[in-house]
Amino acid sequence: MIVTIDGVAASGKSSVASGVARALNIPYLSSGLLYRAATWAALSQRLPLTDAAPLLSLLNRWEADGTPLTLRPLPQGNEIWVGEQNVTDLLHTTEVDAHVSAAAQLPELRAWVDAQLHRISPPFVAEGRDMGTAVFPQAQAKFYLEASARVRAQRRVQERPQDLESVEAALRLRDERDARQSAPAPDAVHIDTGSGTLEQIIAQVLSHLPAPPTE
Ligand SMILES: Nc1ncnc2c1ncn2[C@@H]1O[C@H](COP(=O)(O)OP(=O)(O)O)[C@@H](O)[C@H]1O
Ligand SMILES: Nc1ccn([C@@H]2O[C@H](COP(=O)(O)OP(=O)(O)O)[C@@H](O)[C@H]2O)c(=O)n1
Repeated sequence: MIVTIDGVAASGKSSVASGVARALNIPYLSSGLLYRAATWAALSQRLPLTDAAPLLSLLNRWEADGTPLTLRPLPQGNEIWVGEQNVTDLLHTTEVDAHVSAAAQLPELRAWVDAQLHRISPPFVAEGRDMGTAVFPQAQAKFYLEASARVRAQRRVQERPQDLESVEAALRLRDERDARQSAPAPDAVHIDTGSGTLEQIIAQVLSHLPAPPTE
């Protein structure tokens, strides 16, 4: 079984996906971490984000050298490793936030991310922007999370203390830059995550899924 959870920045995708996956005792995949990791790799090697070739050759070289950039969908949360180095903590920064949408516009990088995701065998929950449309259109259940920019900014500020107005403006800008890949699947269930607590939203998603087989 594949469940997809898509939505814009800070709509609650990772938290809801994690809670749903835990309830179903299956992993969840955070596609955004792969885009963040590719962006971090380009920034750390001072590569341009307007041309995919240098970035893809870096990622392919790391794989050939035996130190691939990989997504580890661990129960305690997704991690990105480059060989034996866990780089996850380097990926949720203002600098990566400011550049990731540019990287995500590169079709060759999208194909690379999709290839990483397609290597993983179901069952899983996959969260991002285009999981239910481009990456796993065959998913058995699809959800699209929404919340107002103000609510989403207030959540981000809880995580990374910053000026609320500038966080909201940055989220709106990223929403615009991500619009092309963020359209909901026609068969996705839309959920306003501003309408309840995280636990209530997780329960709402689970209520749309077939009950797990009894032991
Ligand atoms: N329904 C909710 N009510 C309150 N806080 C929420 C809700 N959903 C998510 N959050 C919180 O909002 C923040 C952003 O959620 P996250 O799952 O990281 O969003 P995304 O993956 O879409 O960027 C996290 O701190 C999370 O705990
Ligand atoms: N399936 C996806 C997931 C992320 N992305 C890109 O990656 C960026 C970071 O995704 P994310 O899910 O980690 O971001 P948040 O919504 O958690 O802030 C997004 O702003 C998009 O530019 C994408 O294009 N397609």
